[in-house]
Amino acid sequence: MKAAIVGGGVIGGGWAARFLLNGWDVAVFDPDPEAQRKIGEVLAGARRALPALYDGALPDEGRLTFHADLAEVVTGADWVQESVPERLDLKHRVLAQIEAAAPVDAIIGSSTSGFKPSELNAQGARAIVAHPFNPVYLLPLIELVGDADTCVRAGETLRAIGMFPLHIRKEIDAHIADRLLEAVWRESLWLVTDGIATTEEIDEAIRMGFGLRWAQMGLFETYRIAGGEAGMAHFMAQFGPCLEWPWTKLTDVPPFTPELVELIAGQSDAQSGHRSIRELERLRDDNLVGILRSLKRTGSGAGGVIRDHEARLPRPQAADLPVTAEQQVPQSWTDYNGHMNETHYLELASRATDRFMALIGADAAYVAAGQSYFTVENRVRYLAEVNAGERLQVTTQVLGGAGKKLHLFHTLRRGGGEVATVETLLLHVDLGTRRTSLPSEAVAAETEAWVTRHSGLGRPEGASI
Ligand SMILES: NC(=O)C1=CN([C@@H]2O[C@H](COP(=O)(O)OP(=O)(O)OC[C@H]3O[C@@H](n4cnc5c(N)ncnc54)[C@H](O)[C@@H]3O)[C@@H](O)[C@H]2O)C=CC1
Ligand SMILES: C[N+](C)(C)CC(=O)CC(=O)[O-]
Repeated sequence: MKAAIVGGGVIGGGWAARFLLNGWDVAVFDPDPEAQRKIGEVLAGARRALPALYDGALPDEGRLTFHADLAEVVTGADWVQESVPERLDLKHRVLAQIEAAAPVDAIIGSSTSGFKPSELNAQGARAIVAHPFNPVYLLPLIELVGDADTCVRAGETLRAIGMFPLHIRKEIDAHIADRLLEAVWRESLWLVTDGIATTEEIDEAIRMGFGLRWAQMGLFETYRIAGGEAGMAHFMAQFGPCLEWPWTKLTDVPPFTPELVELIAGQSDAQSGHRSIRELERLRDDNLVGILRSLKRTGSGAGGVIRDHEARLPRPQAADLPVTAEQQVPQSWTDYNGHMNETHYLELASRATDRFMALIGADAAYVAAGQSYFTVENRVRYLAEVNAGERLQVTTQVLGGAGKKLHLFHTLRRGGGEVATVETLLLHVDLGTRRTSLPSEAVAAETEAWVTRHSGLGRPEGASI
């Protein structure tokens, strides 16, 4: 699959990374001579963060190319994403050029933060709004507005690259999310203009409180809980009158003067100027990965999207020596020595054990029915350093499986070379009594089949349990 990125700034770069890391070839057109370097920086951030969301490997990266000719970029593209600056005349010009050279069935998306499809297409283009959120490679939301059939097709593609398409019922200036963001921004500008709060105090008011709630429940679900056992109707009755009080009085925009810009920029420098933009981006991304991984555990909010995408990633296939886990090493797995920390060798082996259990039928349903294996011993041999971004693969050899015992030998490899082995001894357990027990006949038979299959392989070097 090929994505054409027209305009490779903050947002176009994020789109390029999202497609590329999900296996698409990406061709970029941007007249800025610095575009290649800037996209390189965005890509470095994406490679550091996106794989860290998943317990499994993303597809192999696609091919990234840069071109001086827009027509060359969009030719043969399945998806064309326009991300040029937010000026309608420029968007009209660029969309016309795209239209002239793109395949007729290519999806043409515009990243516009606020223009409606009827405005974008006023001169005959056929674009839909596909409005992303920064950083595009991590945040799943895309607001889709425009031709219904195209939006449905676009939504399928977006889901396949781990995103969440929100279909907007009616076109409206600034779609849904930016209307909300503008309201918060407008009120915040007033608070600074009126000398009531600094930029830092406003950020504290968000990040210490309601910002934490919004990521998992949004606005209405949060307020439903705030109504106590009586729920939303009670909440409305209690706080509805505030809408008439001065709480909500400010709806116009503070005068956007050079003084206001200077005031805000100065406070922002005092608040965050000690860190570079790249440092702030890395901090933001590491925090987002942590939040998204927690949400993945419960399936709340964007965590459900990550979970669904992970379930669709290609699964290691059973073979004589089955591949039981694959992972690109995220930056967050590295430590102060600059390499993958010891705990994560075991984390990967633990995932390989889970996968092997599933292969013999001791899967989630088996566990839910009250039977499982508990690990009683692990022996890790660290054979090589591993760096962020490298791709690891785990294969598993069965050394024994008689009675209650399951004896596995995991080998972690980078390319062809071994980086670690983890030998694991497990005992079968009845989860009701919490005591060891014999596995079901089906699991015992599957285990026996693997033992037989691996019996000719001999004992691997380093096995010692
Ligand atoms: N920055 C943000 O937070 C978000 C921006 N957007 C939207 O994304 C679009 C792009 O915004 P940013 O990436 O922030 O802007 P940007 O200024 O970072 O990037 C725009 C890029 O377009 C390139 N460009 C200019 N003329 C061009 C042309 N004729 N053909 C191809 N490329 C051209 C520029 O060289 C630049 O690299 C806008 O419509 C904006 O509203 C959407 C979501 C968030
Ligand atoms: C400020 N903005 C209007 C460009 C913001 C967006 O469009 C979405 C975002 O990433 O916040």
